[in-house]
Amino acid sequence: MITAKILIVDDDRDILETARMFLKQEFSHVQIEENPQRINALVRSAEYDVILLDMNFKIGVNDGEEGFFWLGEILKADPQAVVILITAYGEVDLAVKAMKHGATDFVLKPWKNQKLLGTIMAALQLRQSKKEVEKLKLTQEKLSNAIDQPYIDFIGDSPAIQRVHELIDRVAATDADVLILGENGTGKELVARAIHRNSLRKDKVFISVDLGAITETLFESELFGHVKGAFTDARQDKPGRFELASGGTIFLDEIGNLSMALQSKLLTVLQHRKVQRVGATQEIPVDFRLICATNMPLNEMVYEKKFRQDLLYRINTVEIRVPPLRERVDDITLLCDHFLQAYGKKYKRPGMKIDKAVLQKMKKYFWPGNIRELQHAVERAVILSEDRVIASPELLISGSAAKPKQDSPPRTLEEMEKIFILQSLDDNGGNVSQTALALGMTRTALYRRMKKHGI
Ligand SMILES: Nc1ncnc2c1ncn2[C@@H]1O[C@H](COP(=O)(O)OP(=O)(O)OP(=O)(O)O)[C@@H](O)[C@H]1O
Repeated sequence: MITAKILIVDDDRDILETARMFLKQEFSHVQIEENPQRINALVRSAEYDVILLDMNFKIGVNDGEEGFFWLGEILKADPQAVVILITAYGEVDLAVKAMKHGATDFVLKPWKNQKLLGTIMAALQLRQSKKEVEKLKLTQEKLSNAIDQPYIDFIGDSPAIQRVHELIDRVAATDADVLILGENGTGKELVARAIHRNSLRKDKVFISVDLGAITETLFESELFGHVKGAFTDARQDKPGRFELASGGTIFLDEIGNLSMALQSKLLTVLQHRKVQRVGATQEIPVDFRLICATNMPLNEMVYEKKFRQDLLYRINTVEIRVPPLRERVDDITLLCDHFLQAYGKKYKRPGMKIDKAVLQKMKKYFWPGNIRELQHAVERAVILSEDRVIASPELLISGSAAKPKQDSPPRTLEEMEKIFILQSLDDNGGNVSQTALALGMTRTALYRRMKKHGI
């Protein structure tokens, strides 16, 4: 029995019943329809692999106009649809014309069963390749996104970052699941990409998923895919991120933000390495290397029953902690040089430097937004500095800029919020958990605001 969904539309009940009886022995789903007016509703709610369509529905009419019309409607709803026309002997010219309009093939009435089967099998193969092409296109899109990300060197040679490099080298050669821990902007995604680039899967796709940005309702369809008609917006079959990542690496960022319900769903996939698209009945095996990252204290969350212990055990075969910038101030000079060069090129201001005294101040600052904050600071300074040597610390360090001079009070609520957050971080020595507590918000909410303000 072949798994395929076949739809036959013809106004002749006898033809429909005979076709169904025969095809049901070969295919898992065979649906018949006498009324062509129902075609639109049918093709919008389900995905048929092959549609057999009569050319003429009104008795005595044989110009094929109706067939052309419905063929057009089907292709409008699903441009990948595979339609076989059912025609009478005198209508072969019409059928050939219809093939120019997008029909795949035609069968002559009355047909021989084996001939009909052969035509459907060939059409099914075409359908399969069309789907493959569609999937490849999606993967290609994701690949291009990944490739579009400029290759970024992981800058730093402090002892703390050297340890991270060693771990990357050691873990990359294996297929072990990796959990990357670290504050916002410390370079967790960069570490994940470095592991992938040095792994056996390096020629395959790297799919990055920001779990914090996917809503609860879209989670399953985004990650596991869906079949056409599974919900209102599901216009066609779509593979999820796990399927797309097959053969390569999937990077699940912000894993600490998942609700308990979604954690269970994720765990099932990680345990069985199979996904079931939303609305589908079959499971699809997927082969991926898993890398997760979070800025949340997962062990504490397990203790508070906010994160499943079994999920933590599943994802943390190897843990890599990326240290915050304030624990590797030795890297600041290298990072500054790197960003000065990159932004000097971008904004056509080559040869820019940072004054030594300012650099010293930067090393004492607590960098709550870590490298991302440093990167934005250098970019801003390259744009705003009037001199080639950047000598005003406030161009680079939000901490001192946070203490506004009397003559430049904040002008907008946004500015106020940023200053308030920076001051509070300053008061709490850069500790995000304590700052969140002091400001009466969750760590996640604070991180979101810090990201918004480029802190
Ligand atoms: N060692 C590094 N060398 C060069 N650039 C870096 C380094 N670490 C981080 N960056 C840059 O800092 C920015 C933030 O890095 P990344 O997105 O990897 O951090 P993250 O820890 O994943 O952040 P988040 O937790 O907010 O998702 C990126 O633009 C990245 O290129």
